Amino acid sequence: MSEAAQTLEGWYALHDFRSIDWTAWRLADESERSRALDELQSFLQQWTKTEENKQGSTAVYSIVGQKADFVFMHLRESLEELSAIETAFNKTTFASFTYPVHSYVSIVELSNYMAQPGSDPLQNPDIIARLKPTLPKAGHICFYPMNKRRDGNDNWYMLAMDERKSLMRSHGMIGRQYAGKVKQIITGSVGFDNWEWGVTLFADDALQFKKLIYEMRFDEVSARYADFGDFYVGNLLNEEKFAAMLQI
Ligand code: VOV
Repeated sequence: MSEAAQTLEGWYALHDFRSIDWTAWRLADESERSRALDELQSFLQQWTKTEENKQGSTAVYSIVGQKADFVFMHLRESLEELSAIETAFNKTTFASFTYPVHSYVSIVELSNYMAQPGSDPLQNPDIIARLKPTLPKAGHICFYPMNKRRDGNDNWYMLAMDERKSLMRSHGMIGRQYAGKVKQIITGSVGFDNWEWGVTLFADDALQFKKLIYEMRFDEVSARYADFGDFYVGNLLNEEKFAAMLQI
């Protein structure tokens, strides 16, 4: 049996994708729409407070295309907290004008492929910050799930640790060229959702998603060993932008 990579886990993650029932929203009277918007704004403010108190983080983006209208990406200490956020939101007036279209459950994960031998990662403040990150409020988000292949000769899980380390080094080298342009949050989802990882990328220039992902396709880790699910790409929402999007 090959040696399993050791992983460190941080905050649990929920990507909650919703669409808006535009017909119902348009037909609602002004006072109901305004109540719904107030509730939404108070949730956004509550999530900002949680983030300021370092008890979690939330990113809110509109989604381009027909797969969803917007996503809430929440990071919290426990699955119970994620569930509570989801339920509380579902009880709002605003939620009654939305319907869920997709969700993804995972946990922020770092593997030990690049670990310094002999050091305790949990004593390293940079590692802790990566496990419990404040989600960037970059202009754009890109989310997709992925697996590492287990197919005949292309089986990631049968490779020796040293080989995987060397392949991951090459993966990391490509990623490093995008420092300052694309920020990645890798969340593990084995046992939590249908794929093995969620990949969430943040950038101010959305074109950098395409550049990075395309370049990685030529790297062996992705070219030979990765399979991908649906891609979701979108634009940053804040209180003002959300209100503008909902303006009738
Ligand atoms: C934006 C840049 C970027 C950078 C710098 C980067 C670096 C690194 C390092 C150093 C490491 C290993 C240690 C750790 O941190 O866990 C990883 C780990 C991982 N990555 Fe990565 N990755 C990036 C970006 C990046 C992208 C764009 C993708 C999607 C692949 C693609 O083809 O679409 C990805 C995937 C992953 C995954 C699924 C893992 C876990 C693999 C496992 O088997 O455990 N990743 N990644």
